[in-house]
Amino acid sequence: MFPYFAFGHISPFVQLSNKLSLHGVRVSFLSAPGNIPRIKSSLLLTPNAQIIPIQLPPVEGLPPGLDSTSEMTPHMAELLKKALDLMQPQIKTLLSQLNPDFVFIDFAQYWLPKLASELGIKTAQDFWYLYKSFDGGPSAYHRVCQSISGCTALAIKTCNEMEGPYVDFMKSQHQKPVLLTGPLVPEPASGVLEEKWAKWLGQFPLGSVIFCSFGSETFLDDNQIEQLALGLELTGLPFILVLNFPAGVDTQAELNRALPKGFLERVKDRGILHSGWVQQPLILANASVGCYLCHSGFSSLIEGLMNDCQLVLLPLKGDQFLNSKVFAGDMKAGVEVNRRNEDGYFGKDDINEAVRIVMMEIEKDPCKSIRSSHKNGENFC
Ligand SMILES: C[C@@H]1O[C@H](OP(=O)(O)OP(=O)(O)OC[C@H]2O[C@@H](n3ccc(=O)[nH]c3=O)[C@H](O)[C@@H]2O)[C@H](O)[C@H](O)[C@H]1O
Repeated sequence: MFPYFAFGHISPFVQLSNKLSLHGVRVSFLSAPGNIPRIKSSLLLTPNAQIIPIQLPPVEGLPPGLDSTSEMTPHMAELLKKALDLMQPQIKTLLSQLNPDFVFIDFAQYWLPKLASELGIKTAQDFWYLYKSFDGGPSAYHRVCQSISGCTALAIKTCNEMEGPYVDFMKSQHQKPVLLTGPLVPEPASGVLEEKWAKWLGQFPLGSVIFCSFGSETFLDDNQIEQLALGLELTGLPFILVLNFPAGVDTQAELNRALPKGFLERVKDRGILHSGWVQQPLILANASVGCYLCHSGFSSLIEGLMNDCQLVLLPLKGDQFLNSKVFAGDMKAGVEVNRRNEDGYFGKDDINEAVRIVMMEIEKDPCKSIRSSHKNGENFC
């Protein structure tokens, strides 16, 4: 397993590893040393699974010791792809020693299918999305296309019930086997929710709290933060709002500038603002949480679905737009926040309206039918 150095990428590879190693498949999981403690906390360390540290080669502008995009500025995160490309000799040696049947690769290792096939090893490509080119290096589009065309099979984190027609399209388009991993529903959250959250959530009725969070590396601009905050205020419901900023940015200064004047004071009895990592699976599993307003990261959507949290979707980049169309459009298991066609602008009323649709008037449509499709989605996951 060789995911990109970003936790949104690492975690589905961990979930797939867990399913495979429980079926007796031997798995070696490659990542940079700084990511290993968090991988260890979710990878089932059966005798079939091992974690192998790999070293990021030095690249000018990329401080040593930073091993995942969450610790990097956007510029450094681009340089990370250069470091990844410089890992080819290291990976070649490692693969010759491990001699696996299959390497599961991510969007960025466009050189790996060829390298692996020279060693007689097959490759499966996970994930795809498009980004601009940087410093004359290959763009993400080029990386994805080249690795798709070179690999033996495509492995996609979905199931036919969710995305059947799109899976058929991928098969016919690429003319190679498409392996469906299923949505990789995580095991029920283990561990205990920190007391400060449990206590705060415990004061609100069942299913009443909105958990509003944008995953590991999705950031809102000032205007989006302002309208989101005002929208949450308008709902009248209790909420946890998690807002993060790129590495190296002064979080407090950003919040002071972007949040509406007097907001925190007005909502102090029913709203919490937080920056930084939270125990998302445990928060979503808390009985007081009934609505999940999120960026449509795929794992987050599955976690919201499985925890009976109504989905309000505010996609902000890349695959999130497509994920949102599948969950709110095709599956009708949530609602996407209405946006202006020309520029994607949303206002406080759009936030309020989307929450109202899934949280109020639950005996009437569209709320009733969305909740029923949500249950249906839970069943086939
Ligand atoms: C593939 C890439 O993943 C990206 O985002 P992200 O990492 O947020 O993705 P999720 O699938 O939601 O995954 C996020 C995972 O991190 C967990 N988590 C997150 C934040 C936190 O504070 N605490 C947590 O436990 C969460 O529970 C989930 O399991 C983007 O969508 C991107 O567009 C996509 O290409």
